[in-house]
Amino acid sequence: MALPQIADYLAAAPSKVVLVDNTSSQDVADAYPLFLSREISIVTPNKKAFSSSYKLWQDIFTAASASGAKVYHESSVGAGLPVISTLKDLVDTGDEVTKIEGVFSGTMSFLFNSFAPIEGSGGQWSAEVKKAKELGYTEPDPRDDLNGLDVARKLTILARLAGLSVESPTSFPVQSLIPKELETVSSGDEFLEKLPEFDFQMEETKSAAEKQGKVVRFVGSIDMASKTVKVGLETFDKSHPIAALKGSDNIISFYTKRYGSNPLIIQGAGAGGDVTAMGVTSDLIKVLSQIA
Ligand SMILES: NC(=O)C1=CN([C@@H]2O[C@H](COP(=O)(O)OP(=O)(O)OC[C@H]3O[C@@H](n4cnc5c(N)ncnc54)[C@H](OP(=O)(O)O)[C@@H]3O)[C@@H](O)[C@H]2O)C=CC1
Ligand SMILES: N[C@@H](CC=O)C(=O)O
Repeated sequence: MALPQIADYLAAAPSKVVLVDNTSSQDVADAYPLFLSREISIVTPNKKAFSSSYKLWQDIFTAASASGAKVYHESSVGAGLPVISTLKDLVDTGDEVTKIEGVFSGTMSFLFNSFAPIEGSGGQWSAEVKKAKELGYTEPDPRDDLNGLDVARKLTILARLAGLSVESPTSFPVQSLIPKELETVSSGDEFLEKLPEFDFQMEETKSAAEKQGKVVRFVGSIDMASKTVKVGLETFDKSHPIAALKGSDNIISFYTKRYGSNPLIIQGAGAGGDVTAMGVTSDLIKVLSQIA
């Protein structure tokens, strides 16, 4: 069924309806203003609606406030972690966010924690990428994680909620870990097949950090004063909390006027089926209690 037909079908339901979008589809995301204008509420972990053009962001929230339909997307950042609700609570209660920084990808966290651990030698880069996909941490196409765009999308969402009108996830510097030679391969499967040939590139990055007694990690930050958003690799002392993360853990620090120099920190699994399902289900329960 085409999306406008789905909107017609749901709008004709005898009571209020919630659309749960568990895809990563841009087409479905682009139809949110249509669904919302038809009084269909939305619950989703799909980042694309909230991190594509700023116009789509505005259209979504304009349509929701006009119709009264609800839009909840907690698991679009940090899976089941209470990242979006916390940021909204900070802003709604009059706090001023000055900086947000940390590890925002379960996949990247898992990859670097297992490929470049603080103790021991770590696994082979391409084998860890395959494992991350098998564990359900990656996007449907793992290149969407490795090119930095997944983290860039999350930072776009958080920056917008904190008050920065970021135009798109490609309007600030984003470091890609896709080898140049594989930028044009046609499918995610072909990419995974060819990736072992380029493991030496990540090995070089890891060795360069090791020579300084450090480890490399994939991080992001939003600086509200300078309106700067950036995503990429940085090196950390082995004693740094970011270096010591385990599994697919995210760590997200909110620096605000109210919290002063000790940030409010959220940490825990940032990807995986169970925690993402929890984030989606808890949003659904909230929406159902509001529209009943
Ligand atoms: N995995 C995780 O840890 C997290 C995921 N998310 C988000 O959750 C969403 C889903 O991720 P994940 O479950 O891992 O991905 P999967 O690839 O496992 O699932 C996506 C599903 O969406 C279906 N789908 C895609 N496009 C359409 C469409 N146009 N209409 C109907 N169905 C469609 C796919 O069907 P088919 O295979 O037939 O194409 C597939 O069943 C993504 O937006 C992701 O960013 C958010 C937080 C954490
Ligand atoms: N691919 C994403 C899934 C959650 O958003 C990640 O690894 O963090």
